[in-house]
Amino acid sequence: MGGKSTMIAGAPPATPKATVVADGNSPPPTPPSTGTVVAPPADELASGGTMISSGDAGVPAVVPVQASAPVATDLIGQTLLGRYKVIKKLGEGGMGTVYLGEHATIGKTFAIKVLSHEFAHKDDLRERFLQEARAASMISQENVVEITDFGDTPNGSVFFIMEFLKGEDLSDTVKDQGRLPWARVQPIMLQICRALAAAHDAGIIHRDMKPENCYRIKRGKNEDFIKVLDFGIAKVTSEEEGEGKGLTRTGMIFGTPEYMSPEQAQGAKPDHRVDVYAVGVILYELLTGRVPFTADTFMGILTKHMFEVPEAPSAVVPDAGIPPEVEAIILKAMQKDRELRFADMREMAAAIEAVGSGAAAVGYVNENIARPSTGEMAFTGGRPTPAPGTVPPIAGPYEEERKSNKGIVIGMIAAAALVAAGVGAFIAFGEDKDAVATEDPAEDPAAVAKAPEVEEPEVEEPEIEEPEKVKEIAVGTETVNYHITTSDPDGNPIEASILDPRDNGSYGKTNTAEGVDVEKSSDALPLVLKAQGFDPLQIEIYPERDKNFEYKLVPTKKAPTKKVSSTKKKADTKPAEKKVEPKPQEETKTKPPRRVSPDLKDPFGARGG
Ligand SMILES: Nc1ncnc2c1ncn2[C@@H]1O[C@H](COP(=O)(O)OP(=O)(O)OP(=O)(O)O)[C@@H](O)[C@H]1O
Repeated sequence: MGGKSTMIAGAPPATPKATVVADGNSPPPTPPSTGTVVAPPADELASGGTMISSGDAGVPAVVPVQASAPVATDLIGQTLLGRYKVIKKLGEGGMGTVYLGEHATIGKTFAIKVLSHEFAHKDDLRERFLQEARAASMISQENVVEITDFGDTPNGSVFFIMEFLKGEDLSDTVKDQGRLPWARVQPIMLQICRALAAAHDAGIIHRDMKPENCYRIKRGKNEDFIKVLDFGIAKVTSEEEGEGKGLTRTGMIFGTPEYMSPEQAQGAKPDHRVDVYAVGVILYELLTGRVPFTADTFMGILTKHMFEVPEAPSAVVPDAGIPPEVEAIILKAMQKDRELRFADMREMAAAIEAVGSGAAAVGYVNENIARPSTGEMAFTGGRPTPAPGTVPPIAGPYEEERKSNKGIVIGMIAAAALVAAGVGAFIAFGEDKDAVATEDPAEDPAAVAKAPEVEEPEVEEPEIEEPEKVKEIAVGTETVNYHITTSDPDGNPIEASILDPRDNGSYGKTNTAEGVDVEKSSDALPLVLKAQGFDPLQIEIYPERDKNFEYKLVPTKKAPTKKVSSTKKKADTKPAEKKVEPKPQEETKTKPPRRVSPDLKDPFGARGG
């Protein structure tokens, strides 16, 4: 829809914003600057993070693949399944063509999405296509496009039948009308939240939420009735528990860069909070008229999602009168650490609904991002810079990329490897997180920290060394091995303890030959690197495979005498953020019974129930 469409292997991008699918078998194409990305599992790209420096020599057989325009095997005039007459073409996406259809008996119009014939013989793409139908049909909610049937075309492809939507997508709305006022955006966003809440209830994560996938139709007097569609890369959680089973595996990168959460960009196991993030981006875009992060390349955008804090919407459009509570909602939804986002769509909907009711703004955390360094990559200041002789994580300007497809592949790999190596996603917490916008200064560590200092006699604060307890890993637990190297800013090795901040257990020390073992998991593991005389460094990693890391520790600033403020102390010992949420005003509506037109067979009866 709009300017962004799915693209599969083979040809130049049709639009500046398009889906890219990586399958590992095709030659590297020139990717569009933006669009949906499906990239390979991290471990197919690199192991141990070495791929970053492999440059042009070590390009693995995994490349982004693009779509050609679907083959126009004309179905117009034909009748599918003996009842759906194909009337005319409505549009084309990366996976196939959408036609207007009419039911032969009842005369009702439908949209028919047909998988492009060139992909029809590829089992995985065929299955992915049908998954869109299956996933959407499992969700019974008025704001989710209704899918009612599917079948084979006479020429061996597949199609599904969905309700015909007369309207336009939200991307076109913003293109035509510019940014929208909050009063109009609020009900639109509530509908999107409700659609996704229902999807999540059904165990489906959309993963590609963007304005293009929110269709605006007229229903009664409501000109802004929303239908969420395009569950083409949705993840059906219950189906894909097993590694390698189903259509997606942990480590695959799915989504459209402009709307992609940091964990999605890393190829980490997604959960419903990737949709929370994307909805935050959509809200940002509807109100400001632009997405928070743009760049000339996929990787430029993804890197910003991982490392940059979005510019406050009120700073982007100061004259738009965006309520501070709305800004807080956007920034909370877009927290890089998913734990800090709204827990689910209902919570987000409640906050959206509460705007203007006098409820206080939601709390969010100003995340300062600590970029790690590795043998291959050193990060300085605000932007990553490659170590000498290595490939930069962000490919150069688009024109530069166009000169060499390989460069793009490497850029892609570098970033995915960045991710694979766990390099790309280190988010420092603790002192770097200043809670803002919480309603109660007494409960708000940041507010407390900013409170006027109480003058007290200056005292030297003694450093208390707590004995470390060894982290116990149960016998039989699968582990991965980390070699973590720490040094001071001049590169001198500094030994640090590797601690789990949740229980202060110690995994061991940095700079050892044997490294440390941590429990293997696809979930984020917080760690603190602590050395005397240096600021503790909090990081978050995804312990999915053995990896090597390097960090520079920052010496603790030593004031000649330390002023201890009771209020400041309180701030330091409290968690970074105290969530203060408005009370939900109204629970998201309960699911209506599943809708299947009585005259049509229910193709997914067994699943949809
Ligand atoms: N249910 C529908 N009713 C009316 N028109 C539709 C419907 N679904 C899709 N279309 C039209 O068909 C076009 C192609 O849709 P499709 O979902 O295949 O591609 P897309 O969303 O543009 O791209 P991609 O699938 O690559 O993300 C859309 O741009 C839209 O104009």
